[in-house]
Amino acid sequence: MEDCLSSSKKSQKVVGFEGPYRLLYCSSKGDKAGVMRELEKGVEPDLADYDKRTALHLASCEGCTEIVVLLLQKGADVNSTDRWGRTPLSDARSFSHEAICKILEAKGGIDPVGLDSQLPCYELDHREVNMDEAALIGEGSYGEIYLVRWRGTEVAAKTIRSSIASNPIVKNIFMKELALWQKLRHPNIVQFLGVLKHPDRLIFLTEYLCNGSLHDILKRKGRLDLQTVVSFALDIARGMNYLHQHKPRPIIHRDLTPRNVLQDEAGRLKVTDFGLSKIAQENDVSGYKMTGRTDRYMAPEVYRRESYGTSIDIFSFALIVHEMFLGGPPNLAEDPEKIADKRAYEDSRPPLYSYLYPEPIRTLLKECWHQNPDCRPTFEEIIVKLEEIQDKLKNKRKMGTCSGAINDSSGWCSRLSR
Ligand SMILES: Nc1ncnc2c1ncn2[C@@H]1O[C@H](COP(=O)(O)OP(=O)(O)OP(=O)(O)O)[C@@H](O)[C@H]1O
Repeated sequence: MEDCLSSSKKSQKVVGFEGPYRLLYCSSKGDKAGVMRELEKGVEPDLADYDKRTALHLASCEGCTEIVVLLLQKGADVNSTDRWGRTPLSDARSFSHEAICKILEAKGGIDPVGLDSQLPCYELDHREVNMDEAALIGEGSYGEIYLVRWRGTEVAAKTIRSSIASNPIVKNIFMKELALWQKLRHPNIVQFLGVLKHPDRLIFLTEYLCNGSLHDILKRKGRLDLQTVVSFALDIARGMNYLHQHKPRPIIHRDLTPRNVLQDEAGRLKVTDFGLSKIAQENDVSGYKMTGRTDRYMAPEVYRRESYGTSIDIFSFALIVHEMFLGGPPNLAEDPEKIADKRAYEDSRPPLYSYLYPEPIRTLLKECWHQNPDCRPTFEEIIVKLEEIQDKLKNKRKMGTCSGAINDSSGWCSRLSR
C-alpha cells in the first residue's frame, strides 16, 4: 500500500491549460507559431490526448497543411493510431483534404480503417418500425429514446441528434461503436438489435428494459438494503468484466453512471451505452477542446487529462455502489466540476458512515476509488469479493442469525430483513 500511496501522489501532476496539451490545441487551430513554440519548449511531437489523438491527427482533419508538414519534419509518427484505430490519413481522407493525403501518403501514411473498410452494422428496413407511434421514454446526450414495436416486440429506439449524424467523422466513430456493440452477448449487457436504414435519420434499436435505469430506481426507492446492493453490484461487475475482458482489446465504458445501468423485468441490471455517451459529449471529436466535460463519476486521471485504462470504470463503479447504500449521490447540490476537481487534486471521497457501510464493503470501495489506478482491483477480483459477501449473507439468512464471519459492529445485518 505504501508504494501505491507514494505513486498516487506522483500521478497527481497538474496538466493545466498552458501545459503540453497546448500543442494539440495550436495544431487544431492552425497556429504555426504556437506549434513551433511548444515544440521548442521540448513537447514531444507525438503527444496524445486521452483518446490517443495526436497533433498530427488534429491538423490532418482540420486541413492545416503547414502544421502537418511541420510536425512531420519534427519527427511526428505518420501512422499514430487513436482510440478508434484511425491514423492521420484516415482523418484527412474523411474530410477530403487531398493535399494533406498526398503529403501523408508520401511519408508512408496508411489508412487501416478507411470509410470503406468499416465493419458493417446490422441494418434494418426503417419501415419495420413506425416512429409515428413511438412513445418518448427518455433523453440522453446523443438523442431521444422511444418505446416502439418491432416484429411484434417492444424495443427501445434511440434517435441520434442531427449534429452528430451529419458530421462524417463523428458518425463514422459512432457506427464503429455500434458495430462493436452488435457483437456483444452477455446477460448483463443491454442487447443491441440493429440500425434502421433511414434516408435522413440515424436510429438504432436495443432491447427495452421496462424498469428504467438505476438512477430512476434510486429516485423511486431511496436506499437499498445490503442484499440488493450486493446483487446489483454483482450484475454491474459481471457486465463490466465481460467488456474489460473483450478480445483483442478491452472495451472501456468511459461513462459508467446509474443512468447507464438499466433493469429488466426479472430485476436484473444490465449495462448500456459504452463509449457512445462520451462521443456525443465531446461534441466535436475532430477538434481539441481545452476544457473537458466533467461529472461526478469521473476518475481523477480522466479529469486531469492523463492517459487512462479500464480502471476508470472501477472508480465509477465504486461511486455507484456508494450511491446505492445512500439512495442517491452525496453532495447533490455541489457543482459536479468542483467535486471532480477535489477528487483529482485533494483526494476527496464520499463519506463512508459506519452505520451505512459494513466493513467488507468499506474496504472494497476504498480499493476501487484509490487515487492510483494501478491499486484498484479488476472486476474479476471484485466479483470474487462480492460473491464471498453474498454467500455469507445467504448462510446467515439460512441460520437466521447475524453473528459470524462478517463484522456486524454497525448492525448492517439487521437491514437485511427490511
Ligand atoms: N433500452 C432502454 N430501455 C428502457 N429505457 C431506456 C433504455 N435506454 C434508455 N432508457 C431510458 O432513457 C433514459 C435516457 O437514456 P440514455 O441512455 O440515452 O441517456 P442517459 O444515460 O440518461 O445519458 P447519456 O446519454 O449522457 O449517457 C435512461 O435514463 C432510461 O431511463
